[in-house]
Amino acid sequence: MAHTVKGRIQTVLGPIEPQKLGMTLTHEHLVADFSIFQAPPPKHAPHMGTLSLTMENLGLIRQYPYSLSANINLHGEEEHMGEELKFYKKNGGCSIVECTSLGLKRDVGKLRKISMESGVNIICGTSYYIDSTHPSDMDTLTQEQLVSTMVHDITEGADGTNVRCGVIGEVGCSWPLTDNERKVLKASAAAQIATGCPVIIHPGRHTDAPTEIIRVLQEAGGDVRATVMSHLDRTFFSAEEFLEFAQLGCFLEWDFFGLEVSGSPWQSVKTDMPNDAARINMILHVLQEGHADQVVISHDMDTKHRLMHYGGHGFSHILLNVVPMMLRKGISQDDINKILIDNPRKWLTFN
Ligand SMILES: CC(=O)N[C@H](C(=O)O)C(C)C
Repeated sequence: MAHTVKGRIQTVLGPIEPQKLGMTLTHEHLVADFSIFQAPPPKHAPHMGTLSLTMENLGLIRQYPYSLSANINLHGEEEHMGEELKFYKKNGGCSIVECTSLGLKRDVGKLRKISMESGVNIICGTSYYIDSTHPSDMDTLTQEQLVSTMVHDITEGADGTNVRCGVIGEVGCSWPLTDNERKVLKASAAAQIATGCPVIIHPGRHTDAPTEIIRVLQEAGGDVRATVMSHLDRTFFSAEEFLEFAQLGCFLEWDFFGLEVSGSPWQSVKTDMPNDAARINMILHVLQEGHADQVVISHDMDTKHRLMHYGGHGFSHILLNVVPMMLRKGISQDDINKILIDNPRKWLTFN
């Protein structure tokens, strides 16, 4: 029978009706390897790369999370992820979009197991991450071949399984955009047209990157209103940048909630990472300017140290700590419901 999930949302356990989605984190990782982001250690801790994830090292790791090799590969953490998701569900969480795409050692079979054991809906991703993780033959792969791979992941199953992907992404973009990343973006738009599957983007680290990406997607026929632009909390730094971009009509994602260390290996002195309060202040401003239907939020959990097992904030941080702060800062429960329930549901429903 022809695969059809139009009007529904595709989880790793099969399609669900949109009203079953519930509270949703739109950008997370459960099973992924971010070793490509290994950063040099600080001068005062030259040997931290081989340290263990222990309490006495946690302060150093929180400041330099990508300098510890044991911290940036989530494979092997499935048991702790299951515990996290059961706690997330206990706190009202229902669904998670797992944005591990090709190049980050995706394993959708493990995601299916975690979903079955935790009772949390998991939506997994296809397409390709940033250029430095592309397969060695990417130069010679045609756009049609890339589309075929994505469509197969969505309609038949990924990684040799019958687990079907429910998002195209995260689609990796560098700055400047490479030729192969542009090819992947165009293929992602074509796969979206062919399947009705939603898209999520990882933009390059430049304030001009998100707008350029949206233009490439639009020119390729992509549906901008079914597209999430991730990582805006480390890409835009003024209300004007957020509001100008919001005019394009895609979803805006603040997805580093829980990361409250202002520096990172990739920030320049003019682009400090915001803390959660600053994220909420900017969201409040964007809501007040009429964009409540475009905001989604998440943690982008990509290192072990942020898991509760290792003393981190865990996947329930938004529900337990961020939502109360949003209410205290004047964001209405209706708008919080839009951010956590309605907008993810609209985005994830296949057209
Ligand atoms: C926190 C951060 O900057 N993360 C990187 C990014 O490019 O957004 C990457 C490790 C996801």
